[in-house]
Amino acid sequence: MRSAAHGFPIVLSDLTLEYPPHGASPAHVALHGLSLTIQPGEVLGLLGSAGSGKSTLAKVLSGVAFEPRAGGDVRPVITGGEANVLGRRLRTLTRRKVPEFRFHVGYLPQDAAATLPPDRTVAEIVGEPILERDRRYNRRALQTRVATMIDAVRLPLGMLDKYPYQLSGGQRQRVALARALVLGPSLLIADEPTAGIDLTVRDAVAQLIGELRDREHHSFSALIISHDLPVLRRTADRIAVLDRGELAALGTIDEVFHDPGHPYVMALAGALDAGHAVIDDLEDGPGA
Ligand SMILES: Nc1ncnc2c1ncn2[C@@H]1O[C@H](COP(=O)(O)OP(=O)(O)OP(=O)(O)O)[C@@H](O)[C@H]1O
Repeated sequence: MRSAAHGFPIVLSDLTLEYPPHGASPAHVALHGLSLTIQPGEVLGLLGSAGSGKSTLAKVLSGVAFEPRAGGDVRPVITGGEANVLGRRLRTLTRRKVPEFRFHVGYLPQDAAATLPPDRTVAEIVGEPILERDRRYNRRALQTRVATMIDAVRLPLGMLDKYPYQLSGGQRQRVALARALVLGPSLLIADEPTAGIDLTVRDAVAQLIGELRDREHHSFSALIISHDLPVLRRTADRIAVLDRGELAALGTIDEVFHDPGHPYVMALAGALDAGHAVIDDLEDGPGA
């Protein structure tokens, strides 16, 4: 895929995302006027109150919002501004181009662990994106690649023949992460990658993301939605904070929390001072 002339993996200019009206529900603006740039090689952490638009942004930037709809699924649409991802203007992304675009963006959805296909083995699940891209991919090379990814997310190779129901939630989450990374994407968009994972494994996931960034220099970037501060400290160069669909703060973790101007960021900083490492207990923001 051609990279952006400016080289930035993600450029958002005054981006507004909206869910169209459906059934009795009116249209809903989930994100309003967001401008943000992710630098080549940068990992940006994204925090925010519940319903502030984090997952909506992830769905659009990963391209899943542009895939054919399943059932009554309502997808967000870009109603203002522009999002440029890996050199593609998403407003002009045609349906035919979506699969190719998605091969370059690893996406770990929020509910990834709970939605693994129940009738496939771990090896099949992790290897599927490779076969979707190339049905005739060499089977031995496929096995090796899948095993390497399983190892990278610190799962034993004995898991390869297991089915999702035989795994714990944390193991399933790591299978989903291995799948998101199996094509060696230049951009990872991960929605709560360490949710439901115990502390030691959380460390390993943070380490893996950090390693990818360091090893690939300027060719691997990521947007990591997380409320887990130790994970963000290890992986994120900067963080962005959303509140009610708008950008509330942007900077390094220290910059953002040292001088919080926005009430929601102040509340987060207060939670940190009170010793909370995982700051998702402010879901509705202050005063809600
Ligand atoms: N399918 C949908 N149709 C209409 N509105 C939606 C839909 N999905 C989400 N929304 C609304 O869009 C807003 C943003 O939702 P989103 O899931 O992006 O928030 P979030 O920041 O990821 O929240 P959380 O931290 O709880 O996951 C919310 O007000 C939500 O109710």
